[in-house]
Amino acid sequence: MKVDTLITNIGQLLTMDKKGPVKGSDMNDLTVMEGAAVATENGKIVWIGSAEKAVNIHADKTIDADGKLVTPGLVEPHTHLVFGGSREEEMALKQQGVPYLEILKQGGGILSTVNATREASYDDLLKKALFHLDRMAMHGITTVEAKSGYGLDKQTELKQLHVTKEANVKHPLDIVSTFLGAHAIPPEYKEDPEAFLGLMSELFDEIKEKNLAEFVDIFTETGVFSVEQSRRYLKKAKEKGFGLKIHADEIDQLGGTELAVEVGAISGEHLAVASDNGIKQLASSNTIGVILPGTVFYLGKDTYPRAREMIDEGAAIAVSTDFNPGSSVTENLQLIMSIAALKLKLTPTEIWHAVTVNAAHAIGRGHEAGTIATGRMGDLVIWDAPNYMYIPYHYGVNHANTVIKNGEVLYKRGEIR
Ligand SMILES: N=CN[C@@H](CCC(=O)O)C(=O)O
Ligand SMILES: [Zn+2]
Repeated sequence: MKVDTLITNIGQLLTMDKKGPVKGSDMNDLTVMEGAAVATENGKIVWIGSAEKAVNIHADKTIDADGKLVTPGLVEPHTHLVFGGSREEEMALKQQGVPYLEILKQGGGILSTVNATREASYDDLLKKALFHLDRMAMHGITTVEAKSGYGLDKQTELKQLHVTKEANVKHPLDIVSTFLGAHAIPPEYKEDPEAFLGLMSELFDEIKEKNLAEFVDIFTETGVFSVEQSRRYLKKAKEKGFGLKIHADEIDQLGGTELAVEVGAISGEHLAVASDNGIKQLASSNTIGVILPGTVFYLGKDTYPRAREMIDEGAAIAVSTDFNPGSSVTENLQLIMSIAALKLKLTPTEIWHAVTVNAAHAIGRGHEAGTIATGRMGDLVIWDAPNYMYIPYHYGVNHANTVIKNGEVLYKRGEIR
């Protein structure tokens, strides 16, 4: 057999190749291959077997994993990738105890990033997005979702979506785009949120036609959009053929989790204060809970999502950074894996499902990403770790040794001295 790339001498290989989304107790069931090898050809995985058998394979390039852990490339299912400026001055407000929604009410928070994004040039936004994508790649992410939502006017929302589309072409990472025009109410529409939602929904046709986003998302929250407004807006989006996502039950318990299930959203995201009923409904639905524990940590709160109960009830869960300039400023999904272990009490096995196969399903990429199997994208990470439990255990640093995207080395950890 002749292949482009062979990764051999793998200590532990996590294939994560269960049929997803993986729900409930199945999330805690893991097959680990020891002493394995994986081959790719034309960017796709073509062979998985033992390192012993791999000696018969002729590869243009052979990578010795040196007994390390190898997993699928991480899938990041919730980011606000494209934005102008930064908000470091908000940290002091948070320390003084000013709530996140109060900062927003006073025209700061999301709205301050809206001003910066409106002012930023297309080229500057693109350059910045590519920088953050590089950093995600260095941390082992190979597929990422990106939301708009810092324009809140037609022109700037489209600018963000076009930047996302070009970043997807320019950068090796795969980007899945989500239209989040309904992220906040801009000052111009403060008295008329309905009219603002009408304005954003006028973009649906153009976004579809130009293939600028696959999903439509809305922030269902106190002072932003109500459950009723969200329902109407999302139904319109569904009629236009978009998949649905909701920023649901992040700060106040409005019933966004139940709404996500009701409208058949692919994912309900945050769910930090989901009700008992919401958790039950989620568990018996096809909607995936995208859980963002880094946001709770970064906002200095202690209401962590009840992901443990969600899984125990039978739900499928994914975990994400929520990378954005306000509520979670990190590209490091490995750090979030540690927070998921420590604060959500998820097991390492559950966490690996949450950042690979389930995360891929939460963004409609379950057929190609998040799993090591023949025919899937050749997206793999060699970790500086002896086993899969090590990554959440050793927290706050980057363990990625080699990141392989479509069968090619995208990142290799540099040497010191
Ligand atoms: N909660 C709404 N949106 C983002 C935060 C955006 C921001 O603060 O800029 C989130 O998912 O946390
Ligand atoms: Zn978000």
